[in-house]
Amino acid sequence: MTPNETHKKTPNTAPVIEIKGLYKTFGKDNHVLNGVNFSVAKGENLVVLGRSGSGKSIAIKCLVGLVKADKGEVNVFGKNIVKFNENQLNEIRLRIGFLFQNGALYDSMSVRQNLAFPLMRHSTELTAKQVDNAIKETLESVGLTEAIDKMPSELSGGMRKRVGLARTLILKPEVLLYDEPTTGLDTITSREISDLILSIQKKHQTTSIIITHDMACAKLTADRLVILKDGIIEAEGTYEALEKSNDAWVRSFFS
Ligand SMILES: Nc1ncnc2c1ncn2[C@@H]1O[C@H](COP(=O)(O)OP(=O)(O)OP(=O)(O)O)[C@@H](O)[C@H]1O
Repeated sequence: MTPNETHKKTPNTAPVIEIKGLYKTFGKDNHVLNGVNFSVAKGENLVVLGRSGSGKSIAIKCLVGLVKADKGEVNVFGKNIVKFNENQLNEIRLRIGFLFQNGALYDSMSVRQNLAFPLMRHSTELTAKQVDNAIKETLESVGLTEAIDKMPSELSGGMRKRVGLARTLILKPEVLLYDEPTTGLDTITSREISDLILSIQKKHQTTSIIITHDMACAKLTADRLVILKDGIIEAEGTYEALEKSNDAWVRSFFS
């Protein structure tokens, strides 16, 4: 980190997420993570940048135990989850919403059913009326009430992203992990999704990690950014500070 790279938001609480000395190698010599360290404070939006294949997705998959690190600590809500069994991981996953790159909606289910599915699986005591209310309220928060009875095939890419987000939000996660939330969308729709990420942070005080190649999204949503290179965090700071970094490689992301 260069000296002028300061934080927009100084974390004053224990981090919700803290990764320490994380290593991951695939096969014999694909050393993807080589000692990654970063933390995210409560209510903070952390953007993760890096070239394709630099290990951004792998790093956040380690946070929910979808990928097992070879070495290092993954502290989530104050507990190191690296040795957690599936039951313990499932408890953590209920508190962390993971928005995958392609939205991953169930194509044979309507929007309503797509939202009802995770809710009914995890909250078996809810009445039909409560489920219906939660679906409507969540769709309203992503601006999609009119799509409730549509099938995924009838939705645009931007609408599918919103439904994917609504399906994650309906479980009221404390942490949200976004893997390239604006990929494949036009500039205006990308902006709408970025605005939505910001409004979710404000409304629910969620802690988020946002992996993106979309610098407009990064600028709008990030309280702080980290940049991965060769399996470590090469730079860290606010958008404004990193944009003016002394390091030409860091600046190249912003040009
Ligand atoms: N299941 C796997 N088995 C083997 N190698 C993998 C596996 N998953 C990822 N990798 C390798 O790990 C590296 C990092 O992948 P990752 O998906 O984290 O990159 P990324 O930074 O998110 O890239 P992009 O920006 O293109 O999405 C790549 O070299 C990839 O081939």
